[in-house]
Amino acid sequence: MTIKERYEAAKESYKGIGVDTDAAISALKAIPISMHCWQGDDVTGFDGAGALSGGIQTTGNYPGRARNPQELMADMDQALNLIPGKHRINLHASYAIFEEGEWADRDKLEPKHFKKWVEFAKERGIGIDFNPTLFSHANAEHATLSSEDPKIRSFWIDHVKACIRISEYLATEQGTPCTMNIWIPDGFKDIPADRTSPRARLKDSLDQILSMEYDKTKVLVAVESKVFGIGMESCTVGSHEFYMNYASKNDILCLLDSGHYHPTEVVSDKISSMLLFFDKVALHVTRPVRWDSDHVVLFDDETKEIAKEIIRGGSDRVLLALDFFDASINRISAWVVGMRNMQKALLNALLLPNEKLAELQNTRSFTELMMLQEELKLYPIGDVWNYFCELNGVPAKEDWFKTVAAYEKDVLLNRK
Ligand SMILES: C[C@H](O)[C@H](O)[C@@H](O)C(=O)CO
Ligand SMILES: [Mn+2]
Repeated sequence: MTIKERYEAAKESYKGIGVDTDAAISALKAIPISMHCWQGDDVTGFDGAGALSGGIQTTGNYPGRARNPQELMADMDQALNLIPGKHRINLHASYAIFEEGEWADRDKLEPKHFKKWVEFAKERGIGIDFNPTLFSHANAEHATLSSEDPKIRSFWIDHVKACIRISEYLATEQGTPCTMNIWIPDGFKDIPADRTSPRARLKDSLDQILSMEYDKTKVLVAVESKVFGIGMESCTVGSHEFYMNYASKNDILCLLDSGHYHPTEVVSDKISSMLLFFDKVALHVTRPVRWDSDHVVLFDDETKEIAKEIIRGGSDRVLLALDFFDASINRISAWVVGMRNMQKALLNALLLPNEKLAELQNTRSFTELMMLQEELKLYPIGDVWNYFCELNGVPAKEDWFKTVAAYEKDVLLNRK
């Protein structure tokens, strides 16, 4: 049977439970995912301001890491060409591209330093999201926006303000809003004596940053919480409580990273609550293993649950991005597996009879609800996914891998 024939058979199965597969694949095509550039080069960046720091870590040393903008863009192209639909790319400020002989420190970055990225995105009809980089820099050795040193704090406040101007430029150039996500590594390795003062300084820094004039329809500022980092095991200044309160009181976005909570906490259970109080919520979908280890997103239960909450809450209210950096495997394969798995999870949610399931819950018909949710797991989503890939001109099943393997042999392994 062809992929189309198998799809037609699957369509009949889903029709039997009131699910329109044509509508599902149309809805999926309309959901952009922001693909993080930093998987391509192990979060190295181009500005040479410092080795990876901030309590995050890549593990592995797989050959072929991108070493410059040309290689990173080529690798991102390879991945994007194997992912169905139109997506976005997510940049960090440390990926500024300078002209020959030019260089600017983080507090002096300008829109022109991202002109080449705008050209790259425009040629592909994709949008760009942005992140200030408050790590991998001498001024981030101890703390950044919560620093007790006013000079350090001022440097990073200026950096984030520069990033708001860059984000506004990106949004203007691309014609879609740019999500600008602030994550800071500030925290304490051991039990702090004063949790309040650093948090009060962080609040003041953010107040200063947000006091600047900028177009709030173009730049969607988000703040990303975390519960610990390597070397910051006892306390992170930007905790979930801090940012959820700050974002709510200052009309900005809260970003939930699925690796940033206690091991038994799940982001899937937070999304509905956030959407009851915020217009939108931003996500970094990753896969924590034992700690915030940023493993490649798999088609696993929590990713499926996150996707269900995105679809049930309204995908237009969720700014969806991925965040992982696995240096132990081919980095293009990591992007493709992670992005396609996020799409599969979204498709899984779109192919559920969600209204029927909710009705069973609301009538406390939990026996039937359990039965149905379990039986649905074996409905032919794969046949719908493969047809979605074919419709969007990318290889179905595992057929994409031979392209990545050839690129690795012809290009990546020659990067000595
Ligand atoms: C590179 C990103 O800014 C980083 O991964 C951040 O989003 C994070 O999740 C840190 O743990
Ligand atoms: Mn993150």
